[in-house]
Amino acid sequence: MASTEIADPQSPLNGHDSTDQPQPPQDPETQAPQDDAVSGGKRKREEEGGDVKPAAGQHPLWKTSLCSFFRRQDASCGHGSGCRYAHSEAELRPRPDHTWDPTSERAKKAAKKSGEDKECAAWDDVMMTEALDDDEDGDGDGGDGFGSDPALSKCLVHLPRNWKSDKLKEFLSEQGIQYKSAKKKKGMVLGFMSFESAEQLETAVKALDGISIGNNNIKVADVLPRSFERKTKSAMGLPLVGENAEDPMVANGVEDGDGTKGRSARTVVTPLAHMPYADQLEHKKNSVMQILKRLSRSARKACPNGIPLPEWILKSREIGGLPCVLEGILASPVVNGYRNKCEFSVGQSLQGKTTVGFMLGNFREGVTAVEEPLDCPNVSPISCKYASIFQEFLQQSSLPVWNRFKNTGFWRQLTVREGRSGMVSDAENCEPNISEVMLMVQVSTAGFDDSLITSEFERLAQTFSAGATANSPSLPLTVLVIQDHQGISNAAPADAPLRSLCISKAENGSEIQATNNVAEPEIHDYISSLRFCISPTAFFQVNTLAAEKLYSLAGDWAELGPDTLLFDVCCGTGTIGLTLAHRVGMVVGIEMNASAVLDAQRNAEINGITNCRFICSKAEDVMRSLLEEYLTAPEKQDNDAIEGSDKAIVTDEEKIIVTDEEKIIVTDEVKAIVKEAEKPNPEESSSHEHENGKTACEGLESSKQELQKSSTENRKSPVQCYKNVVAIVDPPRSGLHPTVIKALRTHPGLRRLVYISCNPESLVANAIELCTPSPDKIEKNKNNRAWRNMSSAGLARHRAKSMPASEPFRPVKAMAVDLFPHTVHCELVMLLER
Ligand SMILES: C[S@@+](CC[C@H](N)C(=O)[O-])C[C@H]1O[C@@H](n2cnc3c(N)ncnc32)[C@H](O)[C@@H]1O
Repeated sequence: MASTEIADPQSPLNGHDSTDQPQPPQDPETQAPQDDAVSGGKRKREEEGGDVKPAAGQHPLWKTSLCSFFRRQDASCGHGSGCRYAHSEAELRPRPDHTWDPTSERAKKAAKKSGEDKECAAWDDVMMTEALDDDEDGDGDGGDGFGSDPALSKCLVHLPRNWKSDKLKEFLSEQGIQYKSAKKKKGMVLGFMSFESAEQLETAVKALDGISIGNNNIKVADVLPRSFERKTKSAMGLPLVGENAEDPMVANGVEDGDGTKGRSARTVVTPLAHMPYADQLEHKKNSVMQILKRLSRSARKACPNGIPLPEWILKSREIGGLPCVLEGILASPVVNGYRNKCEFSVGQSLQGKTTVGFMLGNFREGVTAVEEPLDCPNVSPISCKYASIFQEFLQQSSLPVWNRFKNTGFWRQLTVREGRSGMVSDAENCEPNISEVMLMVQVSTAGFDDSLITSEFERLAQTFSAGATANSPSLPLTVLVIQDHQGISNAAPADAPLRSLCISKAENGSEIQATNNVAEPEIHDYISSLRFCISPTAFFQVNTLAAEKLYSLAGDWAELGPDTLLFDVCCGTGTIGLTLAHRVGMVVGIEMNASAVLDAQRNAEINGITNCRFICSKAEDVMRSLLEEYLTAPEKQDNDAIEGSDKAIVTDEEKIIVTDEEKIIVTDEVKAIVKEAEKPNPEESSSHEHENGKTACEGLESSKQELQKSSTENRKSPVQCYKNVVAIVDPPRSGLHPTVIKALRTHPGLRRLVYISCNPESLVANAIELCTPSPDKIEKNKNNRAWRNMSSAGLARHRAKSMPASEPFRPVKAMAVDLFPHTVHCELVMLLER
């Protein structure tokens, strides 16, 4: 039989707890009732609060949760009809607060409904500032696609995503609707219509508003003319600028001219900016707490039948349901203008003006409006200034800005990255310390005339240069890079072609950092007194000073020493490993972005650090073999290795392993780069070659040489074994790949793991797999389509069932670190041991 906890289905803390459905971070005031199911206080509230009264003598939550024993196909509930949990949907009762067990069909239906309602509400804020493809379906209405009178245009919301214009037209004909034009883009839930007359429009609105298509009710929204701006300007006698000034429409649920119904770049990008910083920290700590509680609940559920619950789960009730102590939240040393990197979108403002800034929402939800970043407190003044210099440039440019509907256009995005020349003394007054700036402009060159591109790039470089000089004091400007990207979204792959443009001297000859030949497109920053090179696409934490705190916390928790081998998993430019290198015997960094790996290697060199090895690969491809390489050493080596890195003995066997390193280090992405560098590219060498520029090929060639050099160097260093092996993992938002989790979990030599996460949800999901006891009988992973709709925690519980027999980790402590003041985001660090 299982532990007492499992054997007692009446306990609210046993396998019956059905509350691990994904929930957004919640304000403690508005927590779902289950969050506090572990606390007596909450139960008391429930007993007092609701009007769903249990019969006399019955448990206050009688049949308000589904019985997990009953639900499991491989188990039956021994309590029969006397079980306090419901054995079917029909038996289920609402909770005292009128909610349903979140795992029940009723709750799922209610959640779907409320999601739809919320979406409906959001449609009042439709902020389309880009015209739909003019005539993509060849219906000949061409031009603006809507007709010239905005009063005769409407927007249909909640259409099936897979519909295109022809399907919309078919539907309208079926309904007997007369119209002038109808447009629909696949993937969006929005369609556009225009009408010949007011009567036609009125009849259509009456017929269409509220009509059902599938499960959705169609909503008819207003279309706001983009000519708002045009009219205003012409009334004021101002010139119209930019190609998009001629665009006819902006669909908008807002009736007044520039009303945004409270939505602004500030509220979208920095939604906590209205709170004092101390309150923001409290809010984030509480959110993290709620997410962490899900780890205890999920791991309890995932614990296999017949296996005792681990101590940390049993003890969680003593600490309010947390899986371990949450030690608090570390504040950011700098609260305003802290971002060293800003990515600015290019698009149309609500007034139809070409704007560089932040989108007010999501394209798929019908928002394409872009607003200037001036009011966002996380953006630095320097970044704001460059955004506005670029904005002015675009308003005069003869090349078009990117149109998200048409997927056409040239100018797409501006990234501003800032670097410093030394450690910061005054955290709140960072600007004087910014000594380097990298500007990366994303464009889509396909189909544009090369000579026009060249002349626009020249003008761009001059504009930035002149703008920087015109500022007082002049703005730093170190590197200007062009990234060429053809994809639909602005998220370019790491290997999208890059070229550096020379920054010409300003006409008045004043000294800004003009460079005639850009050797390497990189800037520099400092963390823990080390200098870091940062190349255009390499990841670098956006809040340098707070990152320093984060890394030093991770180092302290990792309990490092000279006999420690530190795996820095997802190492980026090597920041964690390099700042901790002096405290360990050796660092092995793993990173898939080739230029970040090159940066890491260079960063080791410029800081005189010799005990680091960086591997360019996806962690999932090398984690297991690296653990084996470093933890499964010839017996005789053990004693020497633990005494320090300089005592290594190189055996023949090791030499073989070391030679294999070359295979490891040159993995897919690097091969792709090398292949790319070797490929003759006539376009690059002829037409796209800028007279002052450096082509992508040149950059790739030097990358190739550097990687070859590093492979040779790596071959020289012997593989050693370390008794104390620690991993610090810092994965992207999606968390660690399941193969990496399996490798870390199943290698018994790894006793300590520090998990740094920018997304506490994925930390929880990964920790479920790392910390849940292995089942006696491993379930084979079925390719179950239902998994697609599962929460990350649900998926992790399923995966845990197929985890090979291995000792689980246990959460020891956690700490939130605020790297992103004014936003809802927060880093979470958790120490796992076994
Ligand atoms: C959150 S960043 C952390 C970088 C670094 N630790 C730092 O603090 O600067 C995540 C890094 O993981 C890398 N990455 C993403 N997926 C990866 C994978 N499957 N294998 C290895 N690295 C990966 C990204 O390129 C990025 O550099």
